[in-house]
Amino acid sequence: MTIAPGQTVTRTKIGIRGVSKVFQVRGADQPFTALDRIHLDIRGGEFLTLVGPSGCGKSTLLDMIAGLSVPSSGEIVIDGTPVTGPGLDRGIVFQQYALFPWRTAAGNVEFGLEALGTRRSGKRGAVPKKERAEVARHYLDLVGLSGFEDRYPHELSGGMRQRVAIARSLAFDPDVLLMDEPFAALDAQTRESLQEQLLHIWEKTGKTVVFITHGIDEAVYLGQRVAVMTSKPGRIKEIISVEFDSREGDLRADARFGEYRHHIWTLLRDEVAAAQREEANSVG
Ligand SMILES: Nc1ncnc2c1ncn2[C@@H]1O[C@H](COP(=O)(O)OP(=O)(O)OP(=O)(O)O)[C@@H](O)[C@H]1O
Repeated sequence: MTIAPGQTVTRTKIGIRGVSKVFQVRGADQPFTALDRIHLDIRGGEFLTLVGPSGCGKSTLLDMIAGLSVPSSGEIVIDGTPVTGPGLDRGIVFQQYALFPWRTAAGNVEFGLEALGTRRSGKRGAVPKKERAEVARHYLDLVGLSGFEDRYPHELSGGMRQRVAIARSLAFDPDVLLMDEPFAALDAQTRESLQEQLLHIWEKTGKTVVFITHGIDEAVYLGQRVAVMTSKPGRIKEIISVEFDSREGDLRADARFGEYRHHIWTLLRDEVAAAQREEANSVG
């Protein structure tokens, strides 16, 4: 798979500037520093994957980019403007499908458009019914779900449900897609097929994607860069640029794929051990 030339844009889309997050923990004497002075510039059109031991603060960071929580210090900017809350410029996909069970696939994709309007139409306010249906059909088609518009979530497989969730987040036409382990609950085959599909969508739409995963293979396969985090407090340990001559064929069989995987595995090994020690101490 080749990366479209127009997609390698160097302008910063998301700027994370010295961001820390401190939580007041119930019953604890000291506040807990989850993230410590994170600096990270994510380029427009970039696909960045984020890996790190459990509890290192990946979701906390994503939540702050989404505007669902605020940094204790530092700043996050999008196109140079500080993030002060959620916005239609950012779509979020979580591990849980978070679909409305009483709505069809199309109904789920249309949901947000009913209340919020769309930038595609250049208008604010509710999007007319006909346009909503067209938008839903377009994005369900993009995720390979043509013909499933009228199915309810319980009539779809896990992979299909997650594709509906992706279509729903794309329907706003956000510049940025924030994905928190979106494929973690799926079986290996479905996961690989959705990874491939996501890369196609990314190539086609040129969105900036920030993708959290526990899977080193997934991080290397999807990411143009992989940011590896440390544990407690969460910091950026290293950023690895993943470069392949070509993305055609079985990338995972490429010798360089194995080298990237091994390098990231080595970086994570100490962090995971530290996180486990910490957890054992806090339990004991
Ligand atoms: N509201 C909160 N109050 C107190 N501590 C919190 C709160 N939210 C998160 N934390 C703590 O902050 C740390 C980071 O949590 P976060 O969920 O961001 O980690 P993560 O890297 O996404 O973990 P995982 O990979 O297991 O999903 C954890 O130690 C967590 O317990």
